[in-house]
Amino acid sequence: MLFRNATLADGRRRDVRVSGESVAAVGEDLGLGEDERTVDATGKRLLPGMIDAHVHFREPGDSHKEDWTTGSTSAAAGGVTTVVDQPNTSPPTVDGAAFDEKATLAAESLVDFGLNGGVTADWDPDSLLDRDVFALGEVFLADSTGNMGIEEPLFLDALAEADARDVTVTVHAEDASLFNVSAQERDDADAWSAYRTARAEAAAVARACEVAAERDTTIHVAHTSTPRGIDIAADAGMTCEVTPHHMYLSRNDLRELGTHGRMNPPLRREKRRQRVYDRVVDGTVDMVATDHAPHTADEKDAEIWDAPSGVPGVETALPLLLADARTGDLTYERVRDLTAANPAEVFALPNKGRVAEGMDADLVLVDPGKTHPVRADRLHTKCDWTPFEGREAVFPQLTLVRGTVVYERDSDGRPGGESESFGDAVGRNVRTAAENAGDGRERESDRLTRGEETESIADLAAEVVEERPGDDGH
Ligand SMILES: NC(=O)N[C@@H](CC(=O)O)C(=O)O
Ligand SMILES: [Zn+2]
Ligand SMILES: [Zn+2]
Repeated sequence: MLFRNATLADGRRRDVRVSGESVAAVGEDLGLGEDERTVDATGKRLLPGMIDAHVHFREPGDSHKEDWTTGSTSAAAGGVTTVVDQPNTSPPTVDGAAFDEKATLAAESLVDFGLNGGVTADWDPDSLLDRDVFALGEVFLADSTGNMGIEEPLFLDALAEADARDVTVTVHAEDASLFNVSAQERDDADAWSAYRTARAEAAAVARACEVAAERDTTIHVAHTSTPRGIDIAADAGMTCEVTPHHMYLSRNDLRELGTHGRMNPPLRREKRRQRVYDRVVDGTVDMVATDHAPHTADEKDAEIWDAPSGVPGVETALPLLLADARTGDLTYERVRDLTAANPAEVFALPNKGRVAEGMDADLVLVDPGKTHPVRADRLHTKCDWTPFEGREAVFPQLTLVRGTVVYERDSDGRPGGESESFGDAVGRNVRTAAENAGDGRERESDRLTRGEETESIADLAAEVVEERPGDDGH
């Protein structure tokens, strides 16, 4: 496949050749090969697919909210080529058996994936870390969906286990002892934001960074929602992510969103939102991750203290950022760094995150000249609603995962319209895949633990992929 005359994130106009699973060449006037499909990319941007380091695809246990097929279809249509699934499923992903069960389900994924391991009083680090775990986390320092909140001693155990195996720890940092209990007397949607205070986040980020630094290790702070939380993490030499909802929504939006706008950490005041956005622009924030946390509209239609926490976002993140690149609020290079290059670096995915010769051909083609409003009924998540309804966004026209087209629509067709088609479930565990590719990256844990059992999970996943009925789209 040959993309002709594409504009890359840095503004260079180049032809890009894809061969097999990789980018074979990036150059000027690459000649057309025999039987090669050509895509005229004149006036279009060709970007590395987004690596979304934080999604909740809900399997096993809550597949009425999302499953690997709907979640990864939504990802593909949103230009996300790798997702990292979080462990608060049922059962929680806290031991080897639960990991294996999830790995089998994830073989239905259209996009590449990482599977995180969780930390609870019941976890079994030995069997869990014997598997191809992407990272430990999100470690819940306060309760969120799934009630997996833990106390500090267990967090310290997790840091030690992860350090010994050279695995990253990601942290949901809120300190429940600093929640504002007087807000519990209110019953409006804004009460959730008043309750889970900005201070509770800042304090938990500070403490988590402090204990990590004392142990000479690093953590990645999930979904920082406050300027202070971001600055503390950055100053401590740790990495952090920001969600699209904390970039684009504030407490002002709760009047319209109502209880649908409840999530952890919650929406903040407009002033804080702006200062969070500034830190995304200036590079203090390492990456955008969606915390895609689907719950059905029915479930969200409850009293504020009963509604589940979380909002969907995997399909709208890159399109919303690209709308900002179009207007100049963000540069395309920043978008590339936030969505691809930085997550690839932070989480050690050496073959992903950039459009360059030899890299995985995880690619997204977009026409910056065409925006479409976000509409819930055009999205592919099972939860059927979005907090970004009506916002203008730049949706992908073509998404490739390691050289395979997983999403495509006519340049004149609209997102969610007739001309859309989807590819097969080609997704692979990125930890397993990197090792199979023999790229020389060897983690400590590989030498210690790779054995027959892990091998057989990979084989099983490959078999399930092969067994899927033809490529009849979606
Ligand atoms: N963010 C949320 O409000 N909810 C997430 C859990 C989490 O990330 O804390 C969920 O799984 O629903
Ligand atoms: Zn969380
Ligand atoms: Zn989460």
